[in-house]
Amino acid sequence: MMRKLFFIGTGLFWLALITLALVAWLTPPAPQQPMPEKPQGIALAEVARHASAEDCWMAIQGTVYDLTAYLPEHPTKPSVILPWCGQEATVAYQTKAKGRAHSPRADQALANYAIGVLQ
Ligand code: HEM
Repeated sequence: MMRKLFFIGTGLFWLALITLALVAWLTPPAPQQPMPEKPQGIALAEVARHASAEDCWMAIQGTVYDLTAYLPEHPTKPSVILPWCGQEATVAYQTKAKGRAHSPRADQALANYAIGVLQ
């Protein structure tokens, strides 16, 4: 009697194990999560949408800056810097539009306003 029970128990155990293995094998794999979008940077067209004194972005040397808060600090009349809002302004920044580079102090100030890389 005990022997019979032992064989039935063992049989049931293996049956359960094989059923589990079959279910695992037959279950379709979970659908792949779509790859997260690679950060693409900010397009120049997006920069161009921020072209006013109230909302001023510039692209300088491959980085995009939101300079809105800085504009009142710039030590010239606004008409010198404002036309560059919404623009690729690398050369303007490097030359102050008249052939002279900004100082390291200006470079430091600029770094505070970076918001992303240019696409
Ligand atoms: C992209 C267009 C820009 C133009 C055309 C421009 C032009 C000028 C001009 C004409 C001067 C005064 C004259 C001189 O010092 O030689 C000046 C000074 C200055 N600008 Fe700009 N600027 C621009 C953007 C910026 C930005 C984005 C910053 C910093 C966030 C900045 C920071 C300064 C500082 C700190 C000075 C004082 C002098 C110096 O440290 O070089 N400028 N800029």
